[in-house]
Amino acid sequence: MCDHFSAREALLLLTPEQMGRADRAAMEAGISGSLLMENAGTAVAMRAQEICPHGGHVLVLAGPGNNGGDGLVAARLLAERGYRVRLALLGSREKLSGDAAIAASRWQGGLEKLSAGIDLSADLIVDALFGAGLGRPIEGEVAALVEAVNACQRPVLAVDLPSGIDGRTGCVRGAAFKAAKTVTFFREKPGHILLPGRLHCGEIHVADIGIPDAVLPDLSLKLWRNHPGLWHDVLPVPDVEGHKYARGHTVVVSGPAHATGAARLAARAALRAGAGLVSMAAEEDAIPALAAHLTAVMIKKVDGAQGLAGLLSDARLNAVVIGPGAGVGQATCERVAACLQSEAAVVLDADAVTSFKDQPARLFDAIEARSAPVFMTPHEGEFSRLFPDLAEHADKVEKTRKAAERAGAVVLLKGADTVVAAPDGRAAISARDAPWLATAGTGDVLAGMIAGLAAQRMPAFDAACAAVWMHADAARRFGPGLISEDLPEMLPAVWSQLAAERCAD
Ligand SMILES: NC(=O)C1=CN([C@@H]2O[C@H](COP(=O)(O)OP(=O)(O)OC[C@H]3O[C@@H](n4cnc5c(N)ncnc54)[C@H](O)[C@@H]3O)[C@@H](O)[C@H]2O)[C@@H](O)CC1
Ligand SMILES: Nc1ncnc2c1ncn2[C@@H]1O[C@H](COP(=O)(O)OP(=O)(O)O)[C@@H](O)[C@H]1O
Ligand SMILES: [K+]
Repeated sequence: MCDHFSAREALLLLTPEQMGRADRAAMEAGISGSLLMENAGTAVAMRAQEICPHGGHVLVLAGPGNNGGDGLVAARLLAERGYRVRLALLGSREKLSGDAAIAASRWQGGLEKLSAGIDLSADLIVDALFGAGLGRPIEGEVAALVEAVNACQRPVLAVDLPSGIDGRTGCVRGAAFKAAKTVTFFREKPGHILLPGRLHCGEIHVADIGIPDAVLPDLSLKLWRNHPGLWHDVLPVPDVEGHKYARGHTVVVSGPAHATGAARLAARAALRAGAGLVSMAAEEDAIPALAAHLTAVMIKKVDGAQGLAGLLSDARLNAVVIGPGAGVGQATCERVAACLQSEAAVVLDADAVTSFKDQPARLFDAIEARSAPVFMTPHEGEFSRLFPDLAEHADKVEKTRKAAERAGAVVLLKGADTVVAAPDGRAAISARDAPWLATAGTGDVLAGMIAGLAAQRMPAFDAACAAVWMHADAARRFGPGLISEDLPEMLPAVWSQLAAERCAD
């Protein structure tokens, strides 16, 4: 998907079940299933022609359902256009039904029986075995074929989803093709973006097969690909006449003297994210270390949780980060409670999450009692401490949503496919590869960025999504060799590009 802004609606993700409802709604609106399949197969053939030289040898692997039907249409069109097409079918032609049977009746070529030992010598292999209808793990002969195809080094074009990838969760069920390209229809599915599914799809193309956008409202969709199109219209833009106080004041709660670095990373990130002022709340013993390093960030001396509560009673301090370097234990719980008593937006990161391992209800009750937003930024380990019953859930979107609803907070379940979920069920999945982020301290930077955006009064869900995207964009701009300190320094370039695209939009 390209990086320019696209409409919010274009970023919606449909589960296979929702896609089935969209198909049915389109058919009720008078668009026949056969036409949808013809359009799907046409889109597949077009992509095949991009990969395979004219007249080349294409092997189509067709399954017993409509995914196979799409493959049959593509096979026919490619043969008509001069390609040498072989078609291998799983199951018998007689068992095909509905639109797939119609597609088979139009196929004039031969049919091979699909088996693990089939001849794979082709310029392109089209995977039309299973798509939305994958109902169980791929096993036996078919699994052996998938492994053989993956080992044979020929390009694979997947129809809708690489067979074996669960369209809802992105999980591999048994075995899954590794595709060079995937053509999907109408909208992307979560399984294209969540890991490991994303790694099996290759380049993703979304084809318009004639399903009208008018079917979308009835589906009550609340899941998007995380992309600027989702939040660019609520990104904070400094006023020509504005002053620093109008851009909000972020407070970062420092760890003790030996652990101040994480909070400094968050503070620097909050400044670069655009907060007008950033202060570090620190106990006396941490101040020398902080003072030796901080310039634009102010230091406010606080004494324990009570001192922190006193500082935060000033309503101008409207966003606070606690957790980076905080230490796990009761003292952190007390300080978190002080933060939650304030009217500021609160970002709970790292130790602030882990400290409530044995008393999550205490945390959730304190969140329920306030109206300002709360963000939680756990990685999988921290998530499992606070939400042990959800940790093993195979569906990353669903488990993040459940956690957000339970906690009453915007939850960011971090990783290479970070999911952001709001208590009202909205969720977004990050799809930007940024492997350089896997280095110490990048999470602290993210927490600071969220607080910097929240201080500027960006709506909570949008602020979290924007921070995740900008964080990955910063990492991609820097590339190899990135350390967490580099991330805030890349943010001016990220902002400039966002501003330029906003003008061009
Ligand atoms: N419904 C529609 O109108 C449209 C559907 N389209 C295509 O239809 C696909 C969905 O079609 P279906 O719902 O028929 O489902 P699929 O064709 O994805 O798969 C269902 C078939 O595969 C079998 N199957 C499932 N998992 C299996 C496994 N692990 N091992 C062996 N057999 C297995 C099922 O018994 C069933 O026969 C989409 O992915 C898309 O490619 C497109 O043609 C666009 C329009
Ligand atoms: N392989 C990866 N690809 C993309 N992002 C990653 C990857 N690994 C980690 N990240 C991101 O880097 C950050 C790491 O945060 P965290 O685990 O809290 O680290 P730390 O505690 O060292 O700051 C998160 O935003 C996470 O999503
Ligand atoms: K497929």
